[in-house]
Amino acid sequence: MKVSIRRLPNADGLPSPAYASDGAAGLDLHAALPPGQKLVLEPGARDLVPTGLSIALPKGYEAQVRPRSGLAAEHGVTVLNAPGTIDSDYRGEIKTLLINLGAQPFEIMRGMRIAQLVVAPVAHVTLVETDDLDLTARGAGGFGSTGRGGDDAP
Ligand SMILES: O=c1ccn([C@H]2C[C@H](O)[C@@H](COP(=O)(O)OP(=O)(O)OP(=O)(O)O)O2)c(=O)[nH]1
Ligand SMILES: [Mg+2]
Repeated sequence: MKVSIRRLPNADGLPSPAYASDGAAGLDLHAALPPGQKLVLEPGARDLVPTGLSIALPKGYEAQVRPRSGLAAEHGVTVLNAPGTIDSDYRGEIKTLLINLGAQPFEIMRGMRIAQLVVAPVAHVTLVETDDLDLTARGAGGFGSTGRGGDDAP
């Protein structure tokens, strides 16, 4: 499927978002910080990091801004609102809201791969109000109800 993206001036010279392997689910997104500028995320701090890209998703699709597991595992850096939602009618710059949950300051340099973008189909539904939802074996059980009384208790 072809999807139009627009490269903004702050993405000049940066690699295009790309799948890092044949089967990768996400397109890696690069930090489009101003040249020569780095961003230091102190422990506990969050910041919006530009990607220099706008996208025109077809109706019926969304894009999710997801963390990179390497950054999370090695540095505690993740996407605060994961998965970030890019609406199909959004034409502004895609930004990534990063938070440093690690113990050390984390430096973000221009061009660094900071997150990944997963394009996925999304259902748009028509809600129909009723007092009569169909019955199921689970019923209202949730939040661990299937583990109680047994098998995965600590
Ligand atoms: O990680 C993100 C999340 C959102 N957005 C952009 C695209 C999205 O279409 C728009 C709105 O996002 P969302 O619906 O999550 O935010 P909101 O707080 O509900 O704002 P709005 O009232 O603009 O919908 O912001 C990003 O660039 N990055
Ligand atoms: Mg919204």
